[in-house]
Amino acid sequence: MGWRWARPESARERRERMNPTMSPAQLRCGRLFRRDSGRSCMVAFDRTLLAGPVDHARDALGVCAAITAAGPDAVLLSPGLLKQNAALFACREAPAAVVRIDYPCVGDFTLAGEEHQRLLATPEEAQALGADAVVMCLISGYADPSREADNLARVAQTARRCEALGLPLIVEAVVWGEREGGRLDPERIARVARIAAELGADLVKAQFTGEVADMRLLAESCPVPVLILGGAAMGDDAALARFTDQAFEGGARGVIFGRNAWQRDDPERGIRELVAQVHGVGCEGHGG
Ligand SMILES: O=C(CO)COP(=O)(O)O
Repeated sequence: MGWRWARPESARERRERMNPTMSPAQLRCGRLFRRDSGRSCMVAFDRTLLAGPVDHARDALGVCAAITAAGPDAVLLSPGLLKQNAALFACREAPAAVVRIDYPCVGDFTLAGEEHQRLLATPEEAQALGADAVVMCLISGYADPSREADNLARVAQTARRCEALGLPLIVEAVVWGEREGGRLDPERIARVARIAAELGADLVKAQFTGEVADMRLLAESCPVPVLILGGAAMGDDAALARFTDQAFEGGARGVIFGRNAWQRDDPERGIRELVAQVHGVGCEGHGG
């Protein structure tokens, strides 16, 4: 039974798949995407790094086990949680391990009102923990512009180190600084995503406004695949499914959802449903 595509392959996807000059980081990036759908379904369980044991996340190990059992393509987590849960990632069927290597203090996470970002691990250290890719933020709009300049430089330096290792770098490019009034301004979202790609991100994690046209602007103006973030739990699976579908209609290549994936009574079931939706299981022509 050969592979069949859930939808027609775009020229860009075909180019990416057939690219004979693919770099090692691109090769490893490709492993985060399913060939049949061309998409990636990642679950982010890194919020507790920033916010502590929030609702439905008290049992760190239990939630990690439920997430990995549900079969997403990758799980984003802190260096500590990967270290403590390495066994969950140690088989062929396991999701890829994506490690957050920064501590972004902006928006809800500011400590004493001060915005900053610190690195938690180098790409080499993350790789030594078993990371298949790393994530860090690029934040637009710090109250202190020098913090923004430092963040830009840190992303660029990290991108160069990741290239040397062949390790994919996912940049979470967001408009979350105090100086930016509009977190959901589509032009600003597209701008910071483009800058992340120009600095060397292999994939961009970005905020979706909910409007297909905004997603189109974001996806078309970003030269690397864009995955959307989830934000606060909607508590409404039909609304979440619509949000996700609209992002795909606008050109998103995947999701990295946190609370919308695991902040629920049965995270394993919820994530299984999300995985099925992202990959179009049940769609005509899926799976061969
Ligand atoms: O907090 C996150 C940072 O990766 C992602 O999780 P949420 O989707 O819950 O916002």
